[in-house]
Amino acid sequence: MNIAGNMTAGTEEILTPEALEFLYCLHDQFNGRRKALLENRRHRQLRFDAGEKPDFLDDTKHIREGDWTVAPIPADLQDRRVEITGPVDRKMIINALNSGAKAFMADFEDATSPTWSNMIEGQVNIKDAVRKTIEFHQLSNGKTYRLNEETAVLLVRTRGLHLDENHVLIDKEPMAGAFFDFGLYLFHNAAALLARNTGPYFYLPKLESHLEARLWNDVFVFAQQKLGIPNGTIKATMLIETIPAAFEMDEMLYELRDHAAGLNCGRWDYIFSFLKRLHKQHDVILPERGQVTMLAPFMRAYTQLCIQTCHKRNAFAMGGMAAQIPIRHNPEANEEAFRKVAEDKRRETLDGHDGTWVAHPGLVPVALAEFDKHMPTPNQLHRKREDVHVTASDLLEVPEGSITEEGFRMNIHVGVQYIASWLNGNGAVPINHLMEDAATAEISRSQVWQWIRHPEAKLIDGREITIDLFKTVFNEEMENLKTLVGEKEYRLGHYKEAGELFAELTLNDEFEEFLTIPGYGKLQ
Ligand SMILES: CC(=O)SCCNC(=O)CCNC(=O)[C@H](O)C(C)(C)COP(=O)(O)OP(=O)(O)OC[C@H]1O[C@@H](n2cnc3c(N)ncnc32)[C@H](O)[C@@H]1OP(=O)(O)O
Ligand SMILES: O=CC(=O)O
Ligand SMILES: [Mg+2]
Repeated sequence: MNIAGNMTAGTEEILTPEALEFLYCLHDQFNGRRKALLENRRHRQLRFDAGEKPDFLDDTKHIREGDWTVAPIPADLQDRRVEITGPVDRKMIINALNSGAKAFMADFEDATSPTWSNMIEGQVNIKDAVRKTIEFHQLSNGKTYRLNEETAVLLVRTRGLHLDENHVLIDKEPMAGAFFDFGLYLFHNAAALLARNTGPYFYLPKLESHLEARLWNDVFVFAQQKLGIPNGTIKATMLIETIPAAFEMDEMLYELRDHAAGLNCGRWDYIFSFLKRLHKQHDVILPERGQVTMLAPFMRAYTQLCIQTCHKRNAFAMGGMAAQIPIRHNPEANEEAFRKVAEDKRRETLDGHDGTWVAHPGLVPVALAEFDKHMPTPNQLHRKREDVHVTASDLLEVPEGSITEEGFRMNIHVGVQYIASWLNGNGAVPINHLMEDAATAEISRSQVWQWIRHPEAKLIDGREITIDLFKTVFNEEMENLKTLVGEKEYRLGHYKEAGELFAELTLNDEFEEFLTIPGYGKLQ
C-alpha cells in the first residue's frame, strides 16, 4: 500500500496502520466488483446509445410485487424533516450541526472538491464533530465556533463509485474514493457514535442499479463483521439521482433492506443522468436548465414514485435541494428566493416526503415552517400514496420548453466558473445567487454538449446551435469572466484551465461520464 498524498495536517491521525489495514481489506474484497459494475454501466450506455430506453426489469418483478419491508430504522432518524448539507469544511460543519436542522449530511461528494487535503481534513473534522470536540477560530472576526448542546444527527455522503482516490495505491492500483471515505469514517467513529446512542449513517450517491446497492450491502456486512459491530448497525440513504435507478427503487431497497434508511430524490444529478444516459437519443432534448423544474411531469413522476416505493417498504422518502440561497443586502430578492424555497418544500411535504434538504442555515427555518405546518407527525410513512400510478413512459416524458441565447450563455458561464472553483479546491459556490455544485455544473456542460450536436435543438429565435456558435459564445464568456473577476483572479483562480476543460468536454464527441474524472487529473 502506497500513500502518494503528502503528509498534510491530520494524515497521521487518520491514516493509522490499523485504519490502513481496514482500507486494504475493503479494497481487496470489493474493488474488483466495483470495477465490474462500472463496466456494466458502460455496457448499458451502449444499449442506450443504440436507442434502448430504460425500463423496469423483468427478472426482479417478484421483488417489486413482494411483500417485504426494510429493517427498523433507529430512533434518531425517525424525524428527518429538515437536513442541511454542506462540504466537510471545519467551520461549516459546526454551523451545520448548530443550524437547528434535524440532520446534517457532511458531503465528500457533490459539494466537495476531492483534493487530498480536503479528504484528510474532512475526516479529521468529522471525527472531532462526532466527539463534540470540534472548534474553529476565525482570525478575520476573532470568533470561535463550538458545538451547541443540541446538534443535528450526522450523516456522511461518500464519493460515488466512479471516483478513484489516486493518493492511495494498493498493488499500484488506486483505491475507490467511496471506500476510502466510507472506511475511514466507519473505522474511526463507529464505536464513538454507538456510545452516543447514534450510529454510522451514510448517504450513497449516484447509484445506477440494484447490483450496486448489493455491493454496498456486502461492504457493510463485511465492515461490520470486521469491526465487531452488529449487522444492520450501518444505515444508508440511497440517492435516486440517476435515470436507471428510478426503475430499480424497490430492488435497491430490497438489496439494502437490513441497512436502508430511505431514498432521496437527488434532483440535480437526476437531470444530469437523464441527459447523459440518453445523450444520443434525438427525441430527448431538454429545455434550458432554468425551465427543468420539479413541476415538469417527468420529475413529478419520479418523486411521487419514490415516495410510494419508500412508504410501501417503511423507508423514508427524502426530498431534494432547491437551488436558491439567501441574498444578503437585497431584501426583495431575498424574499423571492425564500418564497421559492418555501414553495418547493410545501410541495414536497404535501406530496408525502418525510423530509428535505437545505443548502444554507438561513433556509432551515423556511423548510421547517413548511414541514411543521403540513407534517404534524415525525414522518409520513403512513401515507402509502396508493393513488400514484407511474409508468415507464411517465418517467421518460421529455418536458416542453425552450432554449434562449441567455440560457446557452449561462450554461457556459456558470459551468466554467464552477469548474474554476472546483479546481481551486472549493466544491460548492454561490453563482448568481444560486447554489452550484458538481451536479448542477454537470447539467450545464451536458446541455451544451447535446445542443450543439442535435439539429432538433434550436434557439428560440430559430438559430441552430452549432459548434461555431459555441466557440464564439465561449470566447465571449471567457472574456466576460475575465472582466468580472479581474485579470489577477482569472490567472490565479484556474479560469483558463477551467475553460479548457469545459471546451474539451463539450467538443469531445465521446460524452465524458463525469466532468470530475478528467477534472481530478488536473487537481493534483
Ligand atoms: C446537488 C446537491 O448535491 S445539493 C448538496 C450538496 N451541496 C451543498 O451541500 C451546498 C451547501 N451550501 C454551501 O456550500 C453554501 O451555502 C454556498 C456555497 C451555497 C453559499 O455559501 P456562502 O455564500 O459562503 O454562504 P454565506 O456567505 O451566506 O454564509 C453565511 C454563513 O452561513 C454558513 N453556511 C453557509 N452554508 C452553509 C452550510 N451548507 N452548512 C453550514 N454552514 C453554512 C457560512 O459558513 C457562514 O457562516 P459564518 O456567518 O459563521 O461565517
Ligand atoms: O445530490 C443531489 C443532487 O441533486 O444531485
Ligand atoms: Mg447529486
